[in-house]
Amino acid sequence: MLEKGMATAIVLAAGKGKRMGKGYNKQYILLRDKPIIVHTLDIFEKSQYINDIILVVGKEEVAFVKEEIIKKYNFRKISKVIVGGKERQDSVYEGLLVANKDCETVLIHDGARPFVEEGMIKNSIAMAEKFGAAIVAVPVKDTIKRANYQLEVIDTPERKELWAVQTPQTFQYILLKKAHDQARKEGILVTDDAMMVERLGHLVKIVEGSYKNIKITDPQDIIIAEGILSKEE
Ligand SMILES: Nc1ccn([C@@H]2O[C@H](COP(=O)(O)OP(=O)(O)OP(=O)(O)O)[C@@H](O)[C@H]2O)c(=O)n1
Ligand SMILES: C[C@](O)(CO)[C@H](O)COP(=O)(O)O
Repeated sequence: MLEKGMATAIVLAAGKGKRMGKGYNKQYILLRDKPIIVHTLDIFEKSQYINDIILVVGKEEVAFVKEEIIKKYNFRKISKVIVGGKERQDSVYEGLLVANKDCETVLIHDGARPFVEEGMIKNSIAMAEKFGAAIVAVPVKDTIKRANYQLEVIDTPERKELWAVQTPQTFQYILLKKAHDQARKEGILVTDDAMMVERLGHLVKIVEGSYKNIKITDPQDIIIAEGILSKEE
């Protein structure tokens, strides 16, 4: 039974933003008048399904974040600000290590996805409580080809079976921690958390996301994000 205010969100903001090319962490780029990470945190702060936020940031950013983000914008659900790791999955792991001991359901969310919606949070938690793992995704619109390094097409996967994966990715805490421990033992590098759970042979369910739930990765995405915000006005 989906209980309100009982899940922990681990919000990931410890990357370098290399593809954005600004020379600093893209989380602090202003969208309208607020840093990207503030837009993202606002959603979880206001969510009736989240009672604890763990914010994962860069090593040099902790003091700045505490003063210029948490205090300035009065985020009250952020229980911990911790330093991330080399890879995204290391940052997730650092968050898992400090999660509250009675945390049952944990959402992993990219701080660079400021357009996540309450409905995705609610549906992800409900699905993860029932099946153990749930990820937000949208059907692929383009035809996708698999190619080799010589850019020769290998095959064309069936488009109706393909989904573009987003975050939040939501799990029963024990399952995700077990998956991370196993991946670290094997030295496996992944691009999302669900991959580690799949490697355990555990079912992962898809929850419908939104094409607006973009990950702000390179300069073009800032233009798209500004467009999304202007439509919301
Ligand atoms: N070691 C890392 C790497 C990434 N992230 C976070 O994971 C999310 C998705 O990662 P990505 O979009 O790749 O961000 P960056 O790693 O900053 O981007 P780039 O690869 O261009 O440097 C981001 O919110 C990013 O801050 C993180 O917390 N810790
Ligand atoms: C987790 C993710 O957002 C799902 O699409 C994506 O894999 C993150 O990739 P990144 O290279 O760490 O941004």
